[in-house]
Amino acid sequence: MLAAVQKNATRGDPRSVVKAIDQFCRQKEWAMNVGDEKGCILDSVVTEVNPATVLELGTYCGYSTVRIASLLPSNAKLITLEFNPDYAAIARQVIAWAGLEDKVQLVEGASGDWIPKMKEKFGIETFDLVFLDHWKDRYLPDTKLMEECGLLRKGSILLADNVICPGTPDYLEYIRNSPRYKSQYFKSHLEYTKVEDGLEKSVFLG
Ligand SMILES: CNc1ncnc2c1ncn2[C@@H]1O[C@H](/C=C/CNC(=O)c2cc(-c3ccc(F)cc3)cc(O)c2O)[C@H](F)[C@H]1O
Ligand SMILES: [Mg+2]
Repeated sequence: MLAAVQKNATRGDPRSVVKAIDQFCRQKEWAMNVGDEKGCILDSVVTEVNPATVLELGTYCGYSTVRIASLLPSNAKLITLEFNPDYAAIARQVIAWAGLEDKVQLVEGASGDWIPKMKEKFGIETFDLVFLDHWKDRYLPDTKLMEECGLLRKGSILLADNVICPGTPDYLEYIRNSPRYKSQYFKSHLEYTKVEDGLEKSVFLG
């Protein structure tokens, strides 16, 4: 995938990096990037929220990191957490090829360890937008952890990938029944397939 980016994408051009990855995953080898169909929904939410602070859980190869960072205003900050060093190494190179290093802080480590340290380590008070795309059984515990750490403010947006496939049943049940969130489901398809999947957008009400 990285070779395809370095071969087919233009340095400093995030859209060409996204296109090169999508082409590779469609033609050569499927990979669990959010993909172009759900990616367009992600783009529209990022544009609407116009966040100053973004947290991404699960960088993987940096595809959604590049999509998000390419839409952020100049002073905005995207922190992305990835605990697999091999994926982190690839993602760093993908983000660099897109020319987005200044907007992205890739932290190599586990969400459970780093969410409680966001204030002291990065001077982050609250996140305007959180993109959840890591292990599906960690969406709920990490959301509760973000609440407990005071990282969500009235109006913070959570956007969760794969709420249908592979599915995040305990997260959906919690977020759709909690009086502290207003949720909306965006129906789409699993990346590079015709299988149903979707994104759940939830506003924290405080
Ligand atoms: C738990 N805390 C973590 N902290 C930091 N990095 C983490 C943490 N947990 C995982 N990571 C890191 O986040 C990534 C994990 C992504 C997981 N994603 C998926 O499983 C996933 C799966 C499918 C899928 C659908 C159908 C099918 F037939 C096969 C697969 C589709 C998708 O869009 C997905 O996102 C990375 F790998 C891991 O190191
Ligand atoms: Mg995903």
